[in-house]
Formats: sequence, C-alpha cells, structure tokens
Amino acid sequence: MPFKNICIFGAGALGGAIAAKLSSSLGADATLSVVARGAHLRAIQCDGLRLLEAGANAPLVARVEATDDPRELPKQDLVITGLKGHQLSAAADGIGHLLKEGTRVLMILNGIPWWYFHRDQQSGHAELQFDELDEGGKLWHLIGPHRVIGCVAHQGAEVSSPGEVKLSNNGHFILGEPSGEITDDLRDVEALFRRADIGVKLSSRIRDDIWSKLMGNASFNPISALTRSLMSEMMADAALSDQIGKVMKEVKAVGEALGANVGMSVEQRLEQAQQIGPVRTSMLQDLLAGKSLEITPLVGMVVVLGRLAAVPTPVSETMLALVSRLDRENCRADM
Ligand SMILES: NC(=O)C1=CN([C@@H]2O[C@H](COP(=O)(O)OP(=O)(O)OC[C@H]3O[C@@H](n4cnc5c(N)ncnc54)[C@H](OP(=O)(O)O)[C@@H]3O)[C@@H](O)[C@H]2O)C=CC1
Ligand SMILES: CC(C)(CO)C(=O)C(=O)O
Repeated sequence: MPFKNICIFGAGALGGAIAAKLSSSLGADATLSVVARGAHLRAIQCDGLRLLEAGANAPLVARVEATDDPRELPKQDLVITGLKGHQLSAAADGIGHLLKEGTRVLMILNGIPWWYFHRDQQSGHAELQFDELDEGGKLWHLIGPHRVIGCVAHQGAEVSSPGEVKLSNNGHFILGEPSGEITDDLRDVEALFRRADIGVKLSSRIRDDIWSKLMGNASFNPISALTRSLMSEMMADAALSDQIGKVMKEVKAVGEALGANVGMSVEQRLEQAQQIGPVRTSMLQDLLAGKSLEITPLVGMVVVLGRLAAVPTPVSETMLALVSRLDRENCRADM
C-alpha cells in the first residue's frame, strides 16, 4: 500500500532535504510532518524549511508541520529517520509513538546500523545485537528490526543556518531490506523519492553498500575532525590520504570476513573521494557546532567487528582513541 502519512524524525541535513523535496510532490491525500528541535525547529515553524540545492540560487521553501513532540502526531505509514546513529536510542520512545501495525522505518545512517545482523545470511551471526549501538536493546524492542528499511546516503548536506539546509551535490540514496528482498514497500519508497526528484537506487545486498560507504566514513570522518580539514584538503595531503587508504583496507577486510562483497577497491574508493570536493564531513560539521560526534557506528564498530571476525584493525583503533579523546574535549569545552 503506498505510504500516505509520512514523518521525518530528525529533519537535519539529510532528513531536512528529504522533507523539503517530498513536501512539494505529495498529493492532497498524503501528509508530511517533521520532528526537529531547538532553533532549527523554531525557524521551520516560523519561516518554513528552506532547501538550497547544489548550484541553485534561490531556496525551495517548504511549509511543513513541525514539532519536537512526536506524541502530537498521528500514527504514520512511513517514518524516515535523519538522526545520527548515537542519537537514535534517546529518540526510540518518540519514534515508538508514531508506529502502528505495518509502519516502515527508513533509517538514513552512516556506518554499521543497530539492525545490521537482522536476517543476515552472510556472516553466520544472524540476529546478533550490540549494546554499543542500541543500549539495552531499546531500538530492537520499541521499533523492531522487522520495520527497518536500510539506507546508505551518497548525498552531502549541511544545516547552513536554522531552518536552512544546503546540498553539496546531486547525490542519491541506496535503499534495501535487511532480508535482501525487493519488496512492494521498497518500490513504493522508490516511487515516492522519484516523484520528489530525490536520487534513489534499490539494492538486494544493502550490507555490501554499507561497507563500501563505510570505507570512506571510517576514514574521512575522524581524520577530517582531527585535522579540521575539508574532503578536498585531506585528499590533497599525501600523508593523510595514505592513512585514509590504510583504514579503508581494514574496513574492507572486516566487511569481507563477515561475508560482504565489498566490490570497490581501496584505489577506486580513494578515486571516488577525489570527486567530492571542498565538503565538510558530517563529523567535522558536528565538531565545529560543539556537538557530540557519531563515533561508534563509524569507527568503533570497525574495531568491534574486526575482533568478532578476527581481523586486525590497528589503524582504526588509533583513530578511535584519538577521535574519542577529541569528542570528550569538545563536549567539555561546551559545558
Ligand atoms: N550530512 C551529510 O552530508 C551526510 C550524513 N550522512 C549520515 O546521515 C545520518 C544523518 O546525518 P545528518 O543529516 O548529517 O544529521 P544532522 O545532525 O544534520 O541531523 C540530525 C537532526 O536530528 C535532530 N535531532 C536529534 N535528536 C532529536 C530528537 N530526539 N528530537 C528531535 N530532533 C532530534 C538534530 O538536532 P540537534 O542538531 O539539536 O542535535 C539534527 O537537527 C548520519 O548517520 C550521517 O552520518 C550520510 C551521508 C552524508
Ligand atoms: C564524507 C561524506 C560527505 C560523503 O558523502 C559523508 O558521508 C559524511 O559527511 O558523513
């Protein structure tokens, strides 16, 4: 059944971009709402959600129903989360309020998601859960991995000012069921995105896409935060891109040891990164905004899963120690 009531929970950079685009394409029989907070929420409520697409001069302005209290909203057919991985557990109760039988939850996430091993037939670890990603199993129990549609974002975006999101490229989102099936729900989301001019691809092996993307995020994101560098600055620095390549090699080895087919070589992934240009990674954006960093799904889990698969990850361990320290200092500076 096509989705009629849609809520974007965490309408930040990517969630905000999707909300703005969907709002201009949904029919009169559909509803769209967003859950946001703070100054960003107030700006959306007063002036609308503004989206500046790559290369556009004028923003698309979307008037959307916005709240910080999901209990004010009705049950939804589709919830799209745009939260960072480390913000999900705290939002689990709120997301839970929006769910009814059959609600699907599309989770835009970098790194290893909490549901990774649900219906996984590649690794020999089906249904394994990690407290590091899902404290006390809250997400598993309140949302349930059976509702999840996996999503890998090849789209750069930033909240440029309260109420405003800026896209850095014309990217796309890869969507896949944990089971690998190409279901009617997946096709319905694909149609929804296409109508809204959002780039989309379907995958029957979403874990492969997760690992290919993670080769970049486990390396670019912590190094960009540690050195306060743009993507283009890191790629132009031979010593940094050498370290990036070493992390990529570890990530690929861990993914493959867990049964993923990480099609891309380190050289190809580095080449892809060259094309991204003068972009601040999402981790650097958070560092500069004094927010806590999304470390566990992107860096910590490479180390954890490396141990599970008996693959050494010494460079990722160093990244983890350094960026965790940076995060603690950054949060302390905010107090
Ligand atoms: N930005 C990018 O270019 C890319 C991001 N990604 C990945 O996509 C995911 C989303 O990232 P991104 O779009 O950058 O995230 P953002 O940080 O821009 O957006 C998250 C939003 O959710 C809000 N939020 C957090 N918790 C709650 C809550 N309980 N109630 C209401 N609002 C809440 C945050 O508010 P607050 O700011 O107050 O915390 C923020 O506005 C991440 O996993 C990221 O790694 C992937 C590819 C590129
Ligand atoms: C590195 C980048 C920009 C690639 O899209 C990204 O995924 C992020 O900022 O988290």
